[in-house]
Amino acid sequence: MHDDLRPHTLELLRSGALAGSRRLNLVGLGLREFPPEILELADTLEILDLSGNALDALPEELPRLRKLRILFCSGNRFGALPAVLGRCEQLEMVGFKSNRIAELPAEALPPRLRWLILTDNAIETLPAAIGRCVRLQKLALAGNRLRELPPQLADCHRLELLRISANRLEQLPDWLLELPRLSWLAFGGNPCSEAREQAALAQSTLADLPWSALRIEARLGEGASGVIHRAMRSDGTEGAVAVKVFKGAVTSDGWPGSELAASIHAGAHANLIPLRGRLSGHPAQAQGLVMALVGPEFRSLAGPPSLASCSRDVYAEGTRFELAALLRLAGGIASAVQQLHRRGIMHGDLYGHNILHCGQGRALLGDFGAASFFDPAAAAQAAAVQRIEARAFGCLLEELIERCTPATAHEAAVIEALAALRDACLDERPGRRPLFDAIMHSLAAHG
Ligand SMILES: Nc1ncnc2c1ncn2[C@@H]1O[C@H](COP(=O)(O)OP(=O)(O)OP(=O)(O)O)[C@@H](O)[C@H]1O
Repeated sequence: MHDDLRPHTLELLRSGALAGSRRLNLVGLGLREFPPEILELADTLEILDLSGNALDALPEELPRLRKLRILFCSGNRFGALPAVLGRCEQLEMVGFKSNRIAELPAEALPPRLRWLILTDNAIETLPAAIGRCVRLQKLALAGNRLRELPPQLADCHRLELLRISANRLEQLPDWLLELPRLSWLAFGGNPCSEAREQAALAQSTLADLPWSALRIEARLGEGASGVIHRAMRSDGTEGAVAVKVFKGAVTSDGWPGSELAASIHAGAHANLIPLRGRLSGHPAQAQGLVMALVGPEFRSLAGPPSLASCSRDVYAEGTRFELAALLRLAGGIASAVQQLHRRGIMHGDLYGHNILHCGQGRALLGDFGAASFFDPAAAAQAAAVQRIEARAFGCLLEELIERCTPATAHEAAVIEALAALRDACLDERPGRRPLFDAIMHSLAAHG
């Protein structure tokens, strides 16, 4: 019921037929003003989606929606985050992606805020009051104009996911890398990482593959950053391949250019999807990548987080793993991340939903949309960045272990050792977490 995305209409709302609703979706209706009838749902409404309208203000009476937990206003015309949000006692999730927000008043931050999405706006500074949002777990700020982050953000001890890619940051503050629960960080497309992205593209030895040398067949899927097609190479050198054509616009994870650079610089690895070439000569000058086609025997390890799970993936009911498959999967993914880190790339989105697997432990780590370049020679910062990703690996290991039942006493002992590795990766003192060399070593001892 909570993730029910069925659109509603104004007529339906006005008819009274929606009385008692917990979720209301008035999306893409061209609304210029907040329909006052929404306030009649004061006693029941928990989720309100007003995305894709032409709103620039919310009424002062909004707190009358006393149960409101989740509000989406993406793709509207707001120039400021409305101050009235700060008076909505139960509001936990606020999404204002792709507006014109330049102003973020301190009063606008709701007391119970857990998840704030302000991707693709015009924000130059965050208020110091963000530090009072002690429940904050996810903060999406990609595609803004931030030059620095307020040091008070260090007080957000529960922050787990932060997107600050495609901004104007010259450096990452040390305190950011010390946040006790930070696990998924994206900072590509900033002055502090852009030179490395450019260098990775310039040094690439990946062959250009012209669009004209591909015969596009079926559409395979679509992610936030691009559309994937199945294609045949007209030179007949290979069977079918997969072509990702980037859309070009900023996503919640950052610029597609950062994804392209990281995908290329990642290099070949048994647990990464092999690249065949970089697309050239696209009729609309779009950027793209040609990859090996992943077979239908591979499926996603998990679904992405839901509104309720917030920062954690959602696994299909009844998902179980054999210990041998678990070890192979975890070892393969850790090995891929180890290679990325050696090349100065943080994946930034190390999640089950970005892993394809075959059920027997063969796994591929995908989606470089949130990947960021760091300087492996700047030892202290490089280690701190890698330890953030170690926490993401700890979350993954936790999810795998929870779904594995030992068949023998030996297996129980192995799972106990894996649980100790999980705890080390999840340590809230980041300096105590293992780097991926140590994680690999630990996993290899049981493989
Ligand atoms: N190499 C491939 N072979 C076969 N299918 C693929 C390949 N790469 C991607 N796909 C298909 O295309 C879909 C979109 O992939 P893509 O990597 O763009 O996005 P995503 O990671 O699923 O989403 P997002 O970037 O929004 O998190 C995938 O879910 C998958 O079904």
